[in-house]
Amino acid sequence: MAVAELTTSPAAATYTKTSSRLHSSQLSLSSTRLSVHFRRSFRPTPRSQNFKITCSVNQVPAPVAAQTEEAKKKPECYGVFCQTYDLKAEEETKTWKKLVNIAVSGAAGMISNHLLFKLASGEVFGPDQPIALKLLGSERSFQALEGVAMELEDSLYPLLREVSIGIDPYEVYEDAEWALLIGAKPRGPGMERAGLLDINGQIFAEQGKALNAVASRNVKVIVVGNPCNTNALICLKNAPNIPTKNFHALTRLDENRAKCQLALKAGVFYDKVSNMTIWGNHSTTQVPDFLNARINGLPVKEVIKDHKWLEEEFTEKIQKRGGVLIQKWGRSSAASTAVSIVDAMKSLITPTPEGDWFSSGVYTNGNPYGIAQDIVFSMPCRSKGDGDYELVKDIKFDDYLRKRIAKTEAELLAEKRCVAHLTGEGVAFCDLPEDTMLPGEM
Ligand SMILES: NC(=O)C1=CN([C@@H]2O[C@H](COP(=O)(O)OP(=O)(O)OC[C@H]3O[C@@H](n4cnc5c(N)ncnc54)[C@H](OP(=O)(O)O)[C@@H]3O)[C@@H](O)[C@H]2O)C=CC1
Ligand SMILES: O=C([O-])CC(=O)C(=O)O
Repeated sequence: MAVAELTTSPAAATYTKTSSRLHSSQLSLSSTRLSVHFRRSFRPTPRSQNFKITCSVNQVPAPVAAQTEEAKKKPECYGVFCQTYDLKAEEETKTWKKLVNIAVSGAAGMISNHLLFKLASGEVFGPDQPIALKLLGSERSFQALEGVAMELEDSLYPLLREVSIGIDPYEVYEDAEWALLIGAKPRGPGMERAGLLDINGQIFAEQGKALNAVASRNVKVIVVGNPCNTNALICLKNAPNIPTKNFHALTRLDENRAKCQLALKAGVFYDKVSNMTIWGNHSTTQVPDFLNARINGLPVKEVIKDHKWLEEEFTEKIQKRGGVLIQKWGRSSAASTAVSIVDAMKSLITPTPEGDWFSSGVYTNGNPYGIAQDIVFSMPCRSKGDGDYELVKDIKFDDYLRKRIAKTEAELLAEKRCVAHLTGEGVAFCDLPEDTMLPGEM
């Protein structure tokens, strides 16, 4: 893929074109004491339909004005990114960090339309962390993806240093340090869940292979596209060179929904609810755990005395919240899902507050709860803020919780059998329980 790049030198910054790819680690602006000139340029390459806005650094001096004129002649040069800016940002450049590369699939979809702007604003990585967005679409969504890139342009985010869009995951995921896998085919009328598992499973097998081939060896992967637990399992099975611990299925939206409903019932603000685990599948069998959750530091059952409500109404409300929202809105949760993706990322890069935890769908091998090995199951996690997590050990169980966990576990084991052909485990055999549904399918 041809790359338009920005260079800085002791005298000036300029525009060059290179056929070899530069790594973002070349953005080592802290070492230069000179003013920095930016050019960001859209350069669609017809062959791959990938193009990239980029800035990076090398030591080749060149006259800025002449290069600007030359760049303006290039037909693929796009809008504001054809300009050169003299930021004179000497002090700021001393503290700029190395770019973080974030890949997003389904980037022209509804969730991404919220998420990308949050990422670019610094909401996840902070106000001193520049980022690169690598957006994956498809032939059908390519124009919409250009529209997304235009809106990113118009937002003038100072932290957004690169935007590349493309339809080939092997190009878009190159060097990705985070992969937010949102793109998935929605279940259409009359489509069997087995069919959905197969179609989306194939998408996620391909995503796994591409990540395995070109992403950072320590890429953190958050699978959002449904059915996200089994898609995450397929993805990790197809990416043997990436640690299984790096794969997550998003259940943070369910956690947030559960916190909100407990707060509402207890008459407290939702920041008073902690230790909220969602167990299992992101489906209507998921288990919002009110046994271990706390309100104002107290066990939920001591604050909410209506235990029948907890076992029946509360649990069902969380399991089916997505579906009720679809009935109201006519489309599935997008803004709150984007918020929950931000929460999930922040939970991995920020130390978890003492005594608390968060939920994430993670690989079960080695779990201390007796849950079946080799599936992706939502469980309570803590992080030191290094991108990694540990499972929480001091968890209570009772018969109710065990029984519910067994149900969601059985569902995930059945889903796994349906996709055996995509995980390298032989011939698929699909015997899903009848009531298996996504939260939005009720
Ligand atoms: N885990 C969770 O908590 C939640 C998960 N979700 C799931 O997130 C996913 C995305 O939701 P949302 O953004 O609202 O959906 P949209 O339909 O708005 O966007 C999804 C994107 O997926 C891509 N897509 C559609 N069909 C295919 C296909 N056959 N192959 C590859 N990609 C496809 C499309 O992009 P393109 O045309 O570029 O391929 C589309 O832009 C869904 O699976 C949804 O169920 C939603 C809410 C919560
Ligand atoms: O079913 C869907 O697509 C929506 C979904 O996951 C949710 O709202 O939790």
